[in-house]
Amino acid sequence: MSAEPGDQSNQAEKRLIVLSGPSGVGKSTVVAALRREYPDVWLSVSVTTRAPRPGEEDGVQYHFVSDEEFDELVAADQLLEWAQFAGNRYGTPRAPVQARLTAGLPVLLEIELQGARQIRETMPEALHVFLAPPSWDELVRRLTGRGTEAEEVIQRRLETAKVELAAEKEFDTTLVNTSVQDVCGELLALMAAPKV
Ligand SMILES: Nc1ncnc2c1ncn2[C@@H]1O[C@H](COP(=O)(O)OP(=O)(O)OP(=O)(O)O)[C@@H](O)[C@H]1O
Ligand SMILES: Nc1nc2c(ncn2[C@@H]2O[C@H](COP(=O)(O)O)[C@@H](O)[C@H]2O)c(=O)[nH]1
Repeated sequence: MSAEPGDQSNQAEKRLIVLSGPSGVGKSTVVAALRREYPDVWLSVSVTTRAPRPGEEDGVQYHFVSDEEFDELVAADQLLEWAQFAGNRYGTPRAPVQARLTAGLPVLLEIELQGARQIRETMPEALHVFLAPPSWDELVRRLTGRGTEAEEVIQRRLETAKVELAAEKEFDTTLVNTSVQDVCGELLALMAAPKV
């Protein structure tokens, strides 16, 4: 079915940007830097069963929910996508994303690989951006240096990182996070440009 003049549904889908990449590569850092400079960039706030890290606030970095609450969101079909990652569950609340897209406003999702794959299936017009580390050793340094996970969790995330790095070719484009400032500029340019 082709879109009618004035129908923004097709255009709106093109405004959906999915940012993915291995744990510790710098996704949150890049998005935070981008939003400091451009506060209008809207990032979906995910739900998670993970415990908050020191300094994280409910409703800001995540909506922190119990396993039972997460089950209820899944059962009620309120998540656009969701996945199990390193022992916790994460999902994108459907309603706020759909409201933004229907209004023709851009949406940024920062999610892991399984969720990105679900979005590719359900919303094929989304632009998928892979954030890659400059090297494996630098990824390990960043994830370890962040100091937020126990050694066992770091190892689990690094095992998953190998799978995620192997999936880079599934993405529309790759940005290498050597400099946060450079990647912000590149991401901003991608967000402004229609997908071709
Ligand atoms: N370009 C960069 N150069 C050096 N350090 C960086 C760079 N980008 C991010 N970092 C650092 O790497 C660490 C991991 O960054 P961040 O938490 O943003 O990763 P992430 O991809 O969001 O991880 P996760 O998927 O686990 O949430 C942080 O300590 C951050 O300060
Ligand atoms: N599939 C989804 N993945 C998500 C979502 N929100 C965040 N994430 C990703 O989970 C991992 C771990 O995050 P952390 O905050 O515990 O380090 C990371 O790759 C995030 O991008 C989501 O809604 N769906």
